[in-house]
Amino acid sequence: METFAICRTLRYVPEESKDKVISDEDVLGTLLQVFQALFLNDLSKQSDIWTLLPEPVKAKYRDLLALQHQRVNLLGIRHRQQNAFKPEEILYKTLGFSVARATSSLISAGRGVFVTKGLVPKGAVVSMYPGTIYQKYEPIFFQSIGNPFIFRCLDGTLIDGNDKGISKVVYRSCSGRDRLGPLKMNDITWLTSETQNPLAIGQYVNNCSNERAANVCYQEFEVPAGFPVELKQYFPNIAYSSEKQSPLRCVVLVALRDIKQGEELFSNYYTVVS
Ligand SMILES: C[S@@+](CC[C@H](N)C(=O)[O-])C[C@H]1O[C@@H](n2cnc3c(N)ncnc32)[C@H](O)[C@@H]1O
Repeated sequence: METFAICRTLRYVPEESKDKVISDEDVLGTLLQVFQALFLNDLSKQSDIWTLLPEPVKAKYRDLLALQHQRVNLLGIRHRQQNAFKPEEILYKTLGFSVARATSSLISAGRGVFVTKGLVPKGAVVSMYPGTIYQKYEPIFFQSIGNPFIFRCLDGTLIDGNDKGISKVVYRSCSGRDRLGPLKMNDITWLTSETQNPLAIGQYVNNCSNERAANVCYQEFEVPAGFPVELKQYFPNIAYSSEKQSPLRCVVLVALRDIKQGEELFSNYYTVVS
């Protein structure tokens, strides 16, 4: 029997892993790149948000579109929308790889996450860990029963990445609470099969073993104030409580080496032996 099977499957980052593999600026840069590309691809469905954006922000997106398509006006945006790409295609066009869930290469491990196209270079953000964020003093008892999708951060903050049952209900309810008119502050589509943020599948990455070394690691990231409001709709995380106004916590998975097309991602759960 593998070690993790007789332990609790809670993950945490040990003290010695406090050093980040890549800088926060690099994480932010990648998320902005991917979210902007998703936003532009999705623009015809974003008209409510588009009208709220200040002119300089609209101009920035027009410039980005012009770079992509040599088109500078909204007519061009609408025209392009008829041929909108799937989110995983946008990921490939933006970062040079795509990832998806499929039956794990390990026997009896359920599903895992694979590189489906392209090459993930060492140091790339390859996934995000979706879910509800709980401060360590917040109630998670019922959600945690038999739940293998709970991630523990360095400071004890927990992320419940389960897309079923009570965890799903809690996430949806928090998401509705934080919506500001047409502005969604997070993404709920990771709870469905039609995920709009193709990175938001990191909770399905399986644990490494002696035979299958880890090729990705977890890295915490706090969303800085000033993150573009129109792009927050792609964050697959939400705080359980709206009382404490702290930055949104995210966890991304970073490639520890180049990962080729067809390879499965493996992380190290750093299982806590109870
Ligand atoms: C966070 S989930 C990962 C996604 C899971 N494979 C699924 O399809 O739902 C963690 C669970 O995946 C399975 N798992 C993860 N790593 C494994 C491994 N190396 N060997 C066997 N099962 C594994 C265990 O059942 C574990 O409780």
